[in-house]
Amino acid sequence: MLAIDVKDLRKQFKVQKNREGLSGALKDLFKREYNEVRAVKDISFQIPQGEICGYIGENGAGKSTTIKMLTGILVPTSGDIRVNGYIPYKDREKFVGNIGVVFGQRSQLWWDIGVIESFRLLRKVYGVSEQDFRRRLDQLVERLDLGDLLNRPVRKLSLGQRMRCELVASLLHNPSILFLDEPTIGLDIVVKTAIREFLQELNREEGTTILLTTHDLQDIEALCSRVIMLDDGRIIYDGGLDELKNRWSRGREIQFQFTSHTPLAKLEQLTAGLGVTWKQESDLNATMWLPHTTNVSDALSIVTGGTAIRDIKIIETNTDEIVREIYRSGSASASAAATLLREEEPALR
Ligand SMILES: Nc1ncnc2c1ncn2[C@@H]1O[C@H](COP(=O)(O)OP(=O)(O)OP(=O)(O)O)[C@@H](O)[C@H]1O
Repeated sequence: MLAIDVKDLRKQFKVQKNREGLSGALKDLFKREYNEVRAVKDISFQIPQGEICGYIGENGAGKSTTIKMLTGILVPTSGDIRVNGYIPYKDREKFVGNIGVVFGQRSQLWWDIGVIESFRLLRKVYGVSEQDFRRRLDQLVERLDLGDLLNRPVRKLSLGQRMRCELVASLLHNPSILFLDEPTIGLDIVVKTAIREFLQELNREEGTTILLTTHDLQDIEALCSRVIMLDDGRIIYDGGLDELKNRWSRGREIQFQFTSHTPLAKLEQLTAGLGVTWKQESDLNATMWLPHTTNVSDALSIVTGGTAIRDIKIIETNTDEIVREIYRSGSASASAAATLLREEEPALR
């Protein structure tokens, strides 16, 4: 069964217009005017059970609005949503027992009481038996290393400690789908890594489906085999992360340091026919750019066979750069990728 099934989903907000000046404010009092903001524009996607899917896009792209509709907080303007077979905003009671939600910027824990008291309240909200609660809590506390935090009030926890508690809170009732909205925002690399490892383990061992929004693409690299990319309320890419990288990355750069002056003409002659381009940085340094179609080891063996080399460094385009370029162009289609390549190639020569 599909964990999430979304078809032609749309969300429009009505935003009040503010007219200028005192007379405008007076007019606003008597006759309000509204603008329509279309945050999510007829999107469709399906997520099978057990998948970890990244949901990414620039600020204002429509990610949180989608998550809010998927979790039943917002009612869609039009379109269909099924989460675990339920319509989130209609079947609230049955539905919430099977999902967990973490909003990185908001807490589901009570600020002034001990963490364990919040967990006990959530046990009652979700109707979890005392026995199941104890078993699950012990397991989660051990995995997320919460031991001595349980009796502290939430307001006295660091952000990293609170986020680990939020995860426990969202998983106490053993949901099959977990929605995470910016779960690693503001955390240091040690806590980020611990949370990523925990989520991987949860997915592997319990088959939990995870939909994750984040601005940290390392979360995506560490966790997601699939990524859905939004731009201005529309899906501009839905597929594998590797495919996205292959389609968009400019190829690889190899930086060479030679032991003696090696002229550009010699390098170009050596590698003629390989489709590579060269840029001379100094007498001893040059950079070779290889398209994906050229085998790295072929190119390397030709250059190392014909020159005297002191050092070599291979540089891949990183995901942040790739995604930034896609956001910039507003499209992840192959033709946009080709245009971008044509624009950027000369700079590498
Ligand atoms: N309650 C609301 N009323 C009016 N407009 C809204 C409301 N919520 C969101 N919007 C608008 O809808 C658009 C999408 O917002 P949304 O919060 O879903 O984006 P996002 O991708 O989650 O952004 P971010 O990464 O900044 O959290 C934005 O233009 C936003 O201003």
